Amino acid sequence: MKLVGILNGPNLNRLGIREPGLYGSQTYESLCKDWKKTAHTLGLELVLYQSNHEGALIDTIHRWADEGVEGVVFNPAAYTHTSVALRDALASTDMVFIEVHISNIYTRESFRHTSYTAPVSRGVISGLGTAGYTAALTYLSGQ
Ligand SMILES: O=C(O)[C@]1(O)C=C(c2cccc(Sc3ccccc3)c2)[C@@H](O)[C@H](O)C1
Repeated sequence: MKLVGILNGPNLNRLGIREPGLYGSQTYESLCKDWKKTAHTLGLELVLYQSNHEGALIDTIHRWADEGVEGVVFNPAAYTHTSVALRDALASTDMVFIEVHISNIYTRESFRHTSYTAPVSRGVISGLGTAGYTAALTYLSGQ
């Protein structure tokens, strides 16, 4: 069975608590339950991780690559726009990354229009809400 991961960056553990207009009203815990169900339906084995710390996200990318994870649905959140270190971590593995943003980063503040991680990702889904995660899982199940 193909092993895939869903990796979420800073503040995403607080989903559903504030700014439902931007990030939806579902909590991170509820999303994790839905992602597990979707993965099972797609015939995927799923690992999940969320951290507010850049180094912990990098360590997880390294660990998942060593553990045989083949594809990662990755929402780097604010680190999207700042982190060369995360970009280098993605490029250092053979895993396929699908970058997901709940909001449309290109209709927001200009500083959110740049992604350091998109150039080393297979593709980017932005602005489809949390349905973007489901679309990314579906893509990976067909790879
Ligand atoms: O749209 C996204 O998913 C995004 O990756 C997510 C972000 C983000 C930013 C702050 C908080 C959260 S999650 C959240 C939302 C509401 C209340 C608490 C936390 C996500 C942004 O930093 C990014 O620019 C865009």
